[in-house]
Amino acid sequence: MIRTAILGASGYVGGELLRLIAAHPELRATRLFGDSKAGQPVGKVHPHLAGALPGAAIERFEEAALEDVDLVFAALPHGHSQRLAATILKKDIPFVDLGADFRLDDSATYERWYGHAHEAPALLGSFVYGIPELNRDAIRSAKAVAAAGCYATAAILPMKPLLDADLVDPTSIIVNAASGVSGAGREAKEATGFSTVDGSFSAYGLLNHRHTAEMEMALGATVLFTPHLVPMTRGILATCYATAVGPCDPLQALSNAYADEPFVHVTDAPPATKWVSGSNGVQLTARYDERTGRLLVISAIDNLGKGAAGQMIQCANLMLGIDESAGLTTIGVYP
Ligand SMILES: NC(=O)C1=CN([C@@H]2O[C@H](COP(=O)(O)OP(=O)(O)OC[C@H]3O[C@@H](n4cnc5c(N)ncnc54)[C@H](OP(=O)(O)O)[C@@H]3O)[C@@H](O)[C@H]2O)C=CC1
Ligand SMILES: CC(=O)N[C@@H](CCC(=O)OP(=O)(O)O)C(=O)O
Repeated sequence: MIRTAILGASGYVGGELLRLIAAHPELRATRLFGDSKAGQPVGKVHPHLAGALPGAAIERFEEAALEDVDLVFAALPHGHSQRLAATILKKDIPFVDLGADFRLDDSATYERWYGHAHEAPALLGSFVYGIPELNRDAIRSAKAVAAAGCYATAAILPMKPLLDADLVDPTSIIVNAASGVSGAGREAKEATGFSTVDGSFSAYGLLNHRHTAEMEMALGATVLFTPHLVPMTRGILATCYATAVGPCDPLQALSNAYADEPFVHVTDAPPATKWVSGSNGVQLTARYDERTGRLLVISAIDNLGKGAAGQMIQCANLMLGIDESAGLTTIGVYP
């Protein structure tokens, strides 16, 4: 049994981690930390988990709790991991962080996109960027992983093999992605409230969404990214465009690149978010458009699955040397 602590256990990602860990053959969620919900039973904070974790409660974090765990997951609001990472790393406990705090590889880029100085720049180099399909071996030997952002995952997975195969101009990438509202977290906000999103479809973060930096870092390309909010609970659909270097077969290129990947499915049909809902799956398609000389590439993920908790568990499995797919599925909840 591998004992895990979850920082942010009372949030949406924390709840999804708990749901996945409940069905995991080796991981156990032994310490669950939150903030405003500290002291509350899990069954009250996450009623869908009442049967899975009877008697468990959300606690307030204290360093001494780290003595009892074999791995730490953090799904905290942006900025918190910068203050906690040194404590966790000092104890030499494997750490999978989902915040954006340690995803970028240099503090100047961080400051440019996040608008403030990084509080622990010396630790940036201690974290490996967490997308197993990109850097599985580095994750396997890492002590700390910064799991990728949800939009970034949805854009990087379809575009990376096409860039690596020199099929597209790296200065021409456009990513339009639409997310369900759970991507914004559990706290009620007007921007994601029912009456704001119901019956509406909107863009936000024009020219400055922070996931642009992650996409550019991982792809080694220039990206124009526009996120959108769509009235659904889970899912991200990313529609990406790039100028083709010449006529090519991007669907075949993606099929070749991901032939051995357990969670990536390349399909001729345009994928839908519902196909991957509740799973760690990624569904991709692509076309070369002879008329415009561009590639059209589409990906669907669950923002809470492959975009968050699923990816964290996939990374943890690798770090722990256990089956990478343990506790994870590509089977979506449909319809
Ligand atoms: N939602 C998504 O799809 C994705 C989210 N992420 C990132 O993951 C992280 C978590 O997201 P999400 O679960 O959606 O967010 P939520 O707002 O749903 O949850 C936030 C969690 O952090 C806890 N928390 C808040 N403030 C503090 C504090 N001062 N000290 C300790 N704990 C605190 C909350 O505790 P409490 O509720 O008890 O106050 C809660 O458990 C964020 O960084 C987010 O950007 C990344 C990819 C996808
Ligand atoms: C719909 C929605 O609001 N989505 C969030 C997704 C970003 C996120 O989760 O942030 P990190 O992955 O960088 O932590 C947003 O655009 O801010």
